[in-house]
Amino acid sequence: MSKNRYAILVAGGSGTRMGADRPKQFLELAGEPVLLHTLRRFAAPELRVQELVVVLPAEQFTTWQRICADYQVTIPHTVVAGGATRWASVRNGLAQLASHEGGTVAVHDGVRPLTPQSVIEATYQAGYNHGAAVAAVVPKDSVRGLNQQGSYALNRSRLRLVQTPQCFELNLLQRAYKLPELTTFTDDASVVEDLHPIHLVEGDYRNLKITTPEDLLLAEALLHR
Ligand SMILES: Nc1ccn([C@@H]2O[C@H](COP(=O)(O)OP(=O)(O)OP(=O)(O)O)[C@@H](O)[C@H]2O)c(=O)n1
Ligand SMILES: C[C@](O)(CO)[C@H](O)COP(=O)(O)O
Repeated sequence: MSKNRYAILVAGGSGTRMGADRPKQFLELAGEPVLLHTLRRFAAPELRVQELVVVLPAEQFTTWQRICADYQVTIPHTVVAGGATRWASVRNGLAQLASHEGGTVAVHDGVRPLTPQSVIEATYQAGYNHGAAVAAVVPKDSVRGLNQQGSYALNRSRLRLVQTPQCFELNLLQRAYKLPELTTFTDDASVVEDLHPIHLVEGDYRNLKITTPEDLLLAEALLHR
């Protein structure tokens, strides 16, 4: 089985919940755009990622070109145009890897800039060993489900909050992304799980997804500790 590693960093969204003047992947975090932090994490030589694919809204290609020039980015990567949904953006990123024979591919949100290297490494290894692996953490708050009558307590010890990276055997992910898109897909595990069991890897509470303005403040604080 091929030990090659690939990564698709999806940054094709518009950041409506952030409500900023530009997509949140380009907002500055500790002196650099969010997406550049994420790219640097995956480019760490210890991870041995052979090909990095960055998925962006087509209309933001020039923004990214300018960022790469301004910050003198020399990390080799391919830029691919995103789609209307995260699913479509991942599918477009995967197309870039079509010629590869096998290996393990990580799909990661471009807006998760603080992922510890240990979590990325552990998820790649589990993806290689089990075919499909995702980083996840135990909820820290109590959780309630909603029903017609109101709400009811859920047993949080039986729940996990799912993060990225999500790592898969390349051929498995390619097969899963040939199936039609469902509205229930929120991540790659939900796309793959009808074809293959999903192995959970210990994620990290620092692995924030920058979604709303307070996430940027938290990320800034975590980077400066
Ligand atoms: N059509 C899309 C939608 C989302 N994403 C990416 O998927 C990740 C997780 O999505 P989310 O946090 O929802 O980002 P946005 O869609 O940009 O945010 P919002 O839902 O608030 O508009 C982000 O890195 C985002 O750029 C993508 O590549 N293509
Ligand atoms: C993929 C993901 O980050 C895992 O937690 C999440 O599902 C993305 O969801 P969003 O609604 O696109 O923010």
